[in-house]
Amino acid sequence: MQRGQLEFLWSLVVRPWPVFSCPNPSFLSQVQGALLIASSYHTGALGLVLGHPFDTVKVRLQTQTTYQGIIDCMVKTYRHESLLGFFKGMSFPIASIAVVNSVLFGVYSNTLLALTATSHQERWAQPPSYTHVFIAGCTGGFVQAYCLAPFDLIKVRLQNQMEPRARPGSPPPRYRGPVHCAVSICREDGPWGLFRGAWALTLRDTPTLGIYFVTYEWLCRQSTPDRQNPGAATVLVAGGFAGIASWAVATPLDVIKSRMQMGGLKHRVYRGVLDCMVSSARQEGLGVFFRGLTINSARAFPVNAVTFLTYEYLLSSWG
Ligand SMILES: C[N+](C)(C)CCCC[C@H](N)C(=O)O
Repeated sequence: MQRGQLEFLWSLVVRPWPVFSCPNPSFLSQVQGALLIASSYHTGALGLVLGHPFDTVKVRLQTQTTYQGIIDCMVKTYRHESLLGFFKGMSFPIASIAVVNSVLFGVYSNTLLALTATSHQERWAQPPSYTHVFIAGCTGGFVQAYCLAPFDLIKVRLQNQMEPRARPGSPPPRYRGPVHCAVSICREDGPWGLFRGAWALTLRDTPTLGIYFVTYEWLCRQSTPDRQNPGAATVLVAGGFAGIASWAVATPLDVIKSRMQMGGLKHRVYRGVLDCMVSSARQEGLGVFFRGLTINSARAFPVNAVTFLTYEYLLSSWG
């Protein structure tokens, strides 16, 4: 496959003109590329399905004060809503993961390319500086936050609906599904309502995705002989720890983000990120900023190990 193909496909949604920067894009390699993207999508989607029950418990712990801890939340959710309760709000994240990840990795690789003028194939032989990796990661994080915001808002709103599956006679939940949720938010708050909590999400993701890529690069370089490509095991472990490191730092703002997204629905409306931080800490103590830390870290390892393995696999296939 030709050089530049990866940037082309991964940044499909980022640069509308990549076809011009792609040297000799043959039809066959486009098809192979599409297959690779599809397989990476399925791996990512599988990770999401397996991780979603934990994500639901996390969101509930972060936004509600009725649970004593992880186990208590799990037991109550299971008793009241059965296993299906854990899978609420899962369809939009699955539908959007391909776009969100291509934006993140596409902007990251293009920014790194612009900063260092080193192609992907030469990346391990001529490693970029950590400052460049950090800047590129922050840029990727900033842009993807805005793509993620509406999907994430709908996910959080649906995860917080406590009603069991519709039973005859029981009151229907406020949102009947993701599309109904999106339409209701638009109707009630206008289209900008879909970006509720987006600023907190941006603050969460911009620096922490810089940390994400720096941790990954650093761990790979530590465990690989100078200027060589890291092996699959290294990529898995470095990707997993990069996920844990960035989620650990991201958790306090993750709590604030989830609370701002729930603003207006039985929850109080916050005047802004700072107001949410101060009033949450005042009412519940500083521990509030660490709610979901265990779940975030446990989920982060497998999800991000697979993400980076797919990314590197795609890079080498295009070489
Ligand atoms: C920046 N922050 C820590 C929030 C996320 C970093 C990893 C993102 C990945 N899609 C995942 O779901 O784990």
